[in-house]
Amino acid sequence: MTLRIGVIADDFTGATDIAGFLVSAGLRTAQLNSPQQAPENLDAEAVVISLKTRSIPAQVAVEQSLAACRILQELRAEQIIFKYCSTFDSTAEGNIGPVTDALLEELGEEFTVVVPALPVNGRTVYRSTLFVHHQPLHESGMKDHPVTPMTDSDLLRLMEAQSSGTATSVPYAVVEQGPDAVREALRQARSEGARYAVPDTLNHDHLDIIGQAATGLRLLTGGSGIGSGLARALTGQSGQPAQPAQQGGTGAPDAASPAEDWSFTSGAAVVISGSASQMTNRQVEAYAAEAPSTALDIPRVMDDAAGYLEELSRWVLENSTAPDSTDQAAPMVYATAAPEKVKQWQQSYGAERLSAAIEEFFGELAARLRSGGVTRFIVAGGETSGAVTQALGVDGFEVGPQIAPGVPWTRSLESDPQQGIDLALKSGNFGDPDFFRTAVQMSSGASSTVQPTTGQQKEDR
Ligand SMILES: Nc1ncnc2c1ncn2[C@@H]1O[C@H](COP(=O)(O)OP(=O)(O)O)[C@@H](O)[C@H]1O
Ligand SMILES: O=C(O)[C@@H](O)C(=O)COP(=O)(O)O
Repeated sequence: MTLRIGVIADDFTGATDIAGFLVSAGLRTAQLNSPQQAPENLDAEAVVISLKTRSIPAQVAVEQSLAACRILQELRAEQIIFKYCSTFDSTAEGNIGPVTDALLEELGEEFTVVVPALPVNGRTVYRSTLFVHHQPLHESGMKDHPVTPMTDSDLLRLMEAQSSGTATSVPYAVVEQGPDAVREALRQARSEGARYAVPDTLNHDHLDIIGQAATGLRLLTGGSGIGSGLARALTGQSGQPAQPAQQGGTGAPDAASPAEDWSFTSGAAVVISGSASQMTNRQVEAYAAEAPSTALDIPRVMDDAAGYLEELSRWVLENSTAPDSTDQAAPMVYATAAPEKVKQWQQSYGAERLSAAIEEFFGELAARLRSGGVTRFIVAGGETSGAVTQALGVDGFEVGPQIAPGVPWTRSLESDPQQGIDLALKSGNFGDPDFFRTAVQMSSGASSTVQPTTGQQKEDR
């Protein structure tokens, strides 16, 4: 088997995000949730390996990314994408730069592109500056991120600060000229000694152009947008209008079947929100007004986790949506809080320790709920989603219909399909304010009356 695209994703929401776009571009796509040996009968054109390497020490992120890269090489992946966040989420030391450098070396390459843009969700690049809707990255909600606050918007500076090479821009005017001009700009940048090219990307057409220009690169880096651009170039869709994101499709390893045939498990549902982004704050507020909800008691997470887990899992199970019920909302547990509140808690407990404790708590809560009969998990936050998915022991996903651009429903890959669970892993950034209600209703059989979110997201993070 030869894979057309192999993806190494640095978090779990990012992995389902790009997997959804690869499926939409027409590639049979499988998602594996660790650098594990791929199943023998894997029949896919693209494989996405989800890691949780965004904010761990750089050296560990490098090792895990290389392990994933070697598996993709064994699968004879023709091109590899290192998928990171459309808001370039990274610590001061990395990990985007160190992982990119290590992958270049592993693949015997000296040059790549840096394309975080995802215009459908308001992430654009102009003059190498990354924008979140109308704001430069460092003025957006990302300045307050609990783990990877972003205080600079200049991608050349960001990339050079955490890597070993020089970065150069491919300006808007060149991208507008089309794939040949971009290909020539990449060739020139490389011959002048640049290691990373940062093309301006203002819209979906630019992603198609960059994707076409990059079909000869062994390694690409960026967000799900460049995954879409490359996949569309490979499947001949470039230049055509994009499929509505919610059409999705499945990414089953054996076959692609239309998203309309997607069916959900009939167990109870829960919403777990560990993102503290502006958009997730709005989504939590909206959903709390209509569903049983409880804010995480942080001191109890830190000082009485076992007793609190027992209590909270009982509360969720008592409030869970009855099988096939469409009139009761799934209960929500959330750590989501305003930036000032998050800072206060971080001062009390230490930021890293607190993040890790909340993630671990949510992971254990999810595992208990699974034992109690919950089969549909709607999770907000990339790190949170990683913790929950790992605690649930899910090895891989099929990718289903999109709830919002970049957020598909997924189903765990199980040898016994009766054991499967449904997961919606939402990036803190994504979705509109009604996201949780839409996700719950889609999965509880009310999808005929509820339209998934479409088109451009209007709000900031
Ligand atoms: N109230 C809070 N106080 C401190 N940290 C929090 C709080 N709520 C969430 N967090 C932590 O913030 C981090 C959010 O990251 P993540 O789950 O990746 O969300 P996003 O997708 O918005 O980046 C997690 O580590 C989470 O545990
Ligand atoms: O590219 C994106 O914006 C997302 O796919 C992503 O990486 C999500 O990260 P979180 O915001 O941490 O969920």
